[in-house]
Amino acid sequence: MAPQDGLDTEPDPLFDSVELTGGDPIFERRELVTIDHLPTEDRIVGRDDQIKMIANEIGPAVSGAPPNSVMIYGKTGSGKSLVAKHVMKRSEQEAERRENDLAVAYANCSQAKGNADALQQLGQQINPSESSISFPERGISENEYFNRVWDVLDEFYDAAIFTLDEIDRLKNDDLLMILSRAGETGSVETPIGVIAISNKINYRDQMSERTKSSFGHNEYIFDPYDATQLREILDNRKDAFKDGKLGDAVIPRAAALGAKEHGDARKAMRLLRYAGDYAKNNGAEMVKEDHLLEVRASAEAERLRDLVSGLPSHTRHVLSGLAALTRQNNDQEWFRTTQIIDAYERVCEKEGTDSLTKDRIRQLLKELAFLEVTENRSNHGGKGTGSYKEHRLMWDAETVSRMHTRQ
Ligand SMILES: Nc1ncnc2c1ncn2[C@@H]1O[C@H](COP(=O)(O)OP(=O)(O)OP(=O)(O)O)[C@@H](O)[C@H]1O
Repeated sequence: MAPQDGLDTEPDPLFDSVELTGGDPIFERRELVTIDHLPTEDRIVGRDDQIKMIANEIGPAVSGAPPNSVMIYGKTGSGKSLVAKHVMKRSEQEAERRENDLAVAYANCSQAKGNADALQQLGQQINPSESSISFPERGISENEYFNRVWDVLDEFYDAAIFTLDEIDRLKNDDLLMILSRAGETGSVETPIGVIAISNKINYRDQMSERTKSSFGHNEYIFDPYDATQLREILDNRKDAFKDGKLGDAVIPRAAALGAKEHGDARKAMRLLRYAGDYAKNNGAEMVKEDHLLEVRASAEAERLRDLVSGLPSHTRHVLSGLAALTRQNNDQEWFRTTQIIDAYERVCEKEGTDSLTKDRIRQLLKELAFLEVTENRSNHGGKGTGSYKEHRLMWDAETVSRMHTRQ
């Protein structure tokens, strides 16, 4: 047969990493180390207390009673989304067991274009197939989305839990306020609990008094993980790899790298997956500690890309300008706003795009500082010099360049 004959000829090195069976030479279940994978309870490490606390707040919803809304703060990769999704999933199962109809939905506000878009996502998720109500992607007002969400809730559900992730990415807290106070205002009869998540503890300062009061004292702060916890998290996903394909030193090292500075489980997980991919793509027998060092820069760039995703594309140009300034001036870290605007305009010229106004760039710099990608300070100058603002990158300039060029 022709395909058999084909095996007698020289193998094409292009497909060296594909085994004859079509299987993966390194990974057994690669999905276990992907970021979006929702691990089962036995793989969740060190967040039992937080899971219990969130469940206590929103718990009444499983019996159709009014739940409390909660706010979760914590740095990126500290397990906030994981805990919220896990509690939602278990609430849904328990409500079903108690024969109550519980609506659960999740929206990541960093990927939503605004309040209406986030609402559309929530509406779409809870809308049962037998419903005559629709949630088109565009063409209806924010108000109309609210009305349709209320209609679906009142027609089909006993209670609802909505998770709004990265809530600080929305321009205002209207969505949070309306959803968390809907019962009080009489907009809807079905009780709603909101789990709001933010990377920014100072987001509280941006919330209106009314929103703050509907979250009462239900605020939880998730601390970053230490190296031991990260190691345990990764150890629990070891079976992502085939037997004997993961070197003993890889997990401890990935945990140590993840714990350094950030305590970020996402970063540690990404390092492990990238190292596996690197080993596979380079025909290595197994994943080794050295492979982590090869992929470290890409993992960092990816983390930064995550942080700035959802911000206007010119944010990248501003960052790129600041990175270029930092690289060109070896000893210098701080740059005045006017210097950054000049550098940004040079980037725009190179990219062949029109530059934004100076005021807009000042705004983008504020957003970057809010995300802790940059920091700023006011300088009061000397006699005869007015005060001015200076900014510095909190990330390595090389990482920023990598992100910008998508290497
Ligand atoms: N305690 C944990 N046990 C097991 N896996 C974890 C734990 N915490 C986080 N992870 C894993 O790390 C990754 C990042 O976690 P998660 O998305 O929950 O972080 P986050 O705090 O919501 O971050 P961000 O603010 O960036 O969204 C996920 O893949 C998650 O499965």
